[in-house]
Amino acid sequence: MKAPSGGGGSGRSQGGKTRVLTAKKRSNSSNRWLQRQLNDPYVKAAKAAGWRSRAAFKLIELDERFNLLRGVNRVVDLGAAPGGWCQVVMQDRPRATVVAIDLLPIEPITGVTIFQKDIRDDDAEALILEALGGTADLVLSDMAANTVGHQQTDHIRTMGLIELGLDMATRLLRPGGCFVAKVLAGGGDNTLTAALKQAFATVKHVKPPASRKGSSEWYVVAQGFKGRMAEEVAPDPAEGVAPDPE
Ligand SMILES: C[S@@+](CC[C@H](N)C(=O)[O-])C[C@H]1O[C@@H](n2cnc3c(N)ncnc32)[C@H](O)[C@@H]1O
Repeated sequence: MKAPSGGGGSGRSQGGKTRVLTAKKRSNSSNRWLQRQLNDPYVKAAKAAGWRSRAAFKLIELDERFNLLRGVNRVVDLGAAPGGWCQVVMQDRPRATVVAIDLLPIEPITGVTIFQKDIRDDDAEALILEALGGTADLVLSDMAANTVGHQQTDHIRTMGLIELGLDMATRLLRPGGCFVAKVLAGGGDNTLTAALKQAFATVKHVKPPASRKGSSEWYVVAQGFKGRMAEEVAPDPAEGVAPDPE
């Protein structure tokens, strides 16, 4: 799972200045994270159920509400480590083709093609498409940027990843397909929502119960992909050229 906020790195940017966290502050922050993990019923339930992450419950809850997994055959999971969402998909749709990508390694999951890669890598999209063997019914993105402890910077970085995820989804999805992504409350949301509404028939913002109350994390569920916009499709070179007079 994502590192606890404030738990990593010795230096962090604050209002343009860099301050170095003392070992004591770092350890307090890790202790708070550990305490929260120990008290979190979702962490205990995930362990008991064999899910690799408590995040698995977020997808289960979203699926209960939106029937995301019904009938899906091809699924892409962007930012998939340690693999909780992939497990949920495979349990529900054992014959589905699932392609997972993450910067971090993911222990093998039967039926899931895993790429340890940055989604920004030039070859990422082609590799996903090839492994998928066709367009996707569902693109999931639980990606979150590594936090640096500066709220605005963290927000911008994660929103950048979400936009990349959406951009990729519009090329991977079949018409009618669905995109689910973690988003953060705050500035920049309107632009994203507008782009989503342009590309999908319905767009809902939801906070599943498993999402921590204090976090700014929400999820968008965008259903009914309208297909690639005409202007995005490469122009036909023959178009506009007058036919040769016979
Ligand atoms: C919250 S975790 C995903 C948890 C996952 N849904 C699960 O159920 O186990 C977010 C993941 O996004 C990944 N990530 C962040 N930036 C990425 C990038 N540029 N390319 C690929 N993965 C990325 C992180 O490495 C991290 O593992």
